[in-house]
Amino acid sequence: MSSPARQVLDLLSASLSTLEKTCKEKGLKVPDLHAPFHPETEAFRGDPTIAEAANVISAAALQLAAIFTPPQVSLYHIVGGHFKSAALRVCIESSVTEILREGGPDGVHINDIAAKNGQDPQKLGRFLRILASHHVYREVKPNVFANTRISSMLDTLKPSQDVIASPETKHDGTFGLAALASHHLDEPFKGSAYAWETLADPATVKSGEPDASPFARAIGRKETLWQFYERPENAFKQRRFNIGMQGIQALQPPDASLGAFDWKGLPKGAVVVDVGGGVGTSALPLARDFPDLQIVVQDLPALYVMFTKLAQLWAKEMPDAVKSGRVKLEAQDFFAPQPHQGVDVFFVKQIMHDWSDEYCSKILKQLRAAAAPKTKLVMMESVMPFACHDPSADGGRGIPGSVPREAPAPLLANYGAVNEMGYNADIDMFLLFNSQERTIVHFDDLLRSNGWQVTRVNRREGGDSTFLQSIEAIPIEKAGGSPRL
Ligand SMILES: C[S@@+](CC[C@H](N)C(=O)[O-])C[C@H]1O[C@@H](n2cnc3c(N)ncnc32)[C@H](O)[C@@H]1O
Repeated sequence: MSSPARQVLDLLSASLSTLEKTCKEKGLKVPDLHAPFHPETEAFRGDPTIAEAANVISAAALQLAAIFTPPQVSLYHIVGGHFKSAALRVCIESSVTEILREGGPDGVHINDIAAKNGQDPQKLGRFLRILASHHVYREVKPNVFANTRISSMLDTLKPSQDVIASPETKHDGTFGLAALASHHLDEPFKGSAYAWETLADPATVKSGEPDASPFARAIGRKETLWQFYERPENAFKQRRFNIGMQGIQALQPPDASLGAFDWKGLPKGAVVVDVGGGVGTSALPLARDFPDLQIVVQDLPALYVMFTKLAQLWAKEMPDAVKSGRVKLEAQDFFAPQPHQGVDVFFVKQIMHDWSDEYCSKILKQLRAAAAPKTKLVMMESVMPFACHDPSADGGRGIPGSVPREAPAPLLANYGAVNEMGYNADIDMFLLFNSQERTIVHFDDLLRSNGWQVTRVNRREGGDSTFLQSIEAIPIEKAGGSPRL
């Protein structure tokens, strides 16, 4: 039996051969680390064989590094996470990526970067060097830096002099990743410094209140993130958050809701209620592809007042749907009793992760009280995988679809840090909202304790098998009239 390191290396080597062969056959290129990011540079990932091989190569490389790097250095990759975050924040806010783009592949000297953005050249050089050690930037010659494919993702693609002159508008009209990174390096970054203080305080350790988050502690006020954003002095941060969120939305397949459930199996005239449905982005493809469905999109009254736009969106996309009454837009608080009783489907997308268990329970109870035996609950959420190999990763509950695709052993089952984005989102939810992403076991327990039974998980093939999967549940039938809670 070969050593664990050799097994990992063999997996890496076999996957690289598969990747190179498939790329050659399909005329796809492996991206150059030093060339700027462009959607084209990631096109090779569109092929599922290549995407899987690339994931195994990356997971194997990281596992080999964990074996061979001195443990104190590996530890300090984590301990020093905020050192690198601080360095990157300086580079984003002082528009280094835009300046380097204009300098091209030969790079720009720190004195010339500093002459443009007004920073101290020596300090900038130190920030850039620690990031270059992680391939975020590249030190072409001593004190001369260029972008890599990674740093170019932070590019607003605007002239550097414009973003330096007008930092408040730098994210407007961009695709949102720089805005998202800038947000993550600000509000949750500040919150992260107070995670332990929040958990060391008996008053907040077990709290599920959104205004008892580490972020609230960091700003020194019992406030939710939304209340923080309502303050006039935080208008830029609110706009930046919204631009970043639109960027995330844009990464989702626009018709993700179509694959969430067997919609065509519903009877003619079936009623679907999109609970907390926002402006109806997910309901639109359903209304378009399934003209026999009656759809109700519910959200907070405030959203509906603000978004007369919403009616406009529907009028533009599907003029007859609202006029005919087939699609209804409705102001409804999901913590209040649900007016639509006995519908076919309650569709709940990206709501649970915003709330702690106690608040989710309130929502689920209202839906359960309005459910009939035929009612299905369809949730779209990230389902967090465990890091270990376990064929009964749903706790032996036998829920079809609940076990995600696992990386081959001895790699970590969840592909380790290659799939880190979901876990980042989970900690982010804790820091900002005191809420969380959940494993299938957690979802099942939460639903069960509120009168729902999970029947299956529908996973989209390819890409990230954790992000936005759908979970189907049915009401737990009661013995003698009331739910078995
Ligand atoms: C993350 S968004 C998800 C929107 C939509 N389901 C989607 O996936 O595109 C969360 C939504 O919950 C809504 N929301 C927050 N609190 C609510 C409440 N108490 N009642 C109804 N909707 C609420 C927000 O206005 C927002 O539209």
